[in-house]
Amino acid sequence: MADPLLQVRDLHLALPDLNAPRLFGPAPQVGILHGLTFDIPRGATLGIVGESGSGKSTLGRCLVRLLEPTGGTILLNGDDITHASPRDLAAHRRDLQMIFQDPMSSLNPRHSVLRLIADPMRLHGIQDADAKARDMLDRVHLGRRFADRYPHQLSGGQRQRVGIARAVGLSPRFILADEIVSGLDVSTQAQIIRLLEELVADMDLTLAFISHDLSVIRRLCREVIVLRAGQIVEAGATSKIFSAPAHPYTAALQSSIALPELDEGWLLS
Ligand SMILES: Nc1ncnc2c1ncn2[C@@H]1O[C@H](COP(=O)(O)OP(=O)(O)OP(=O)(O)O)[C@@H](O)[C@H]1O
Repeated sequence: MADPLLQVRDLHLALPDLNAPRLFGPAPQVGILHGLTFDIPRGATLGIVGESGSGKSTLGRCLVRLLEPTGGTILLNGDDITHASPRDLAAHRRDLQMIFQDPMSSLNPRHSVLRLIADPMRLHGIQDADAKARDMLDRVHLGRRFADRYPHQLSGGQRQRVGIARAVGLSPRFILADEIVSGLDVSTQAQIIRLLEELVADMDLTLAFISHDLSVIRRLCREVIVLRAGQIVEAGATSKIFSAPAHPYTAALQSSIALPELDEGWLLS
């Protein structure tokens, strides 16, 4: 059994039901996640797939503890973070990073690229943040000449590289990547995927990768969980699950998304 970095047991989440008619008192709760159990081994990239509304992003937000589960447990490196208070979570914040789908909305438009990468490092007490941020610009293949640019001067792919540099620059234990290539054209997607593969191999990253794009999941993730209506309907080796899905939902998911296979010819440098 691989050494788990994250252990998720019987995870439940309910949120106030904003659609429910409400006359008096607190809004009734609606269940979103229903008893999820899985591990993310150290150094692995776990794929999370499922149709829109199946709970992928909500699960991701629980994993990085932006949401507090209503039941079950999440262990990070053996520490129970399920109900950790904001104060206790501060000790784990550096270890639980996110890369967002739309880096434009997560990058302060008034900050230079160097500052965008160096500020989180300074916040977490990392010494020589500017020098390390310049190193990260090289690692994500932007190069140091991008240090003084601003987000609006970058392409979507370049902005996503900045988002990756911000997260990876903190050397976190775990990174959640939520639909991070969805807004990009096909060749830029391929470049970002290749970059992630490189960083995962070189820096021993542990990732959860949420995507509706099964070809991307097949490329990046050895293991996958398939969500439907907040439950895991299938989990295991990506190759096995997509070549012989045991659940009709997985088969339907696969056939409803007709995407080209990722192969070397498709990848542009
Ligand atoms: N704050 C909230 N209050 C009530 N319901 C919510 C809230 N956030 C999410 N939901 C509901 O939870 C379900 C799961 O949403 P979630 O965004 O996690 O799905 P998803 O699989 O990531 O979808 P998509 O692929 O479209 O992003 C949806 O039915 C959504 O409407």
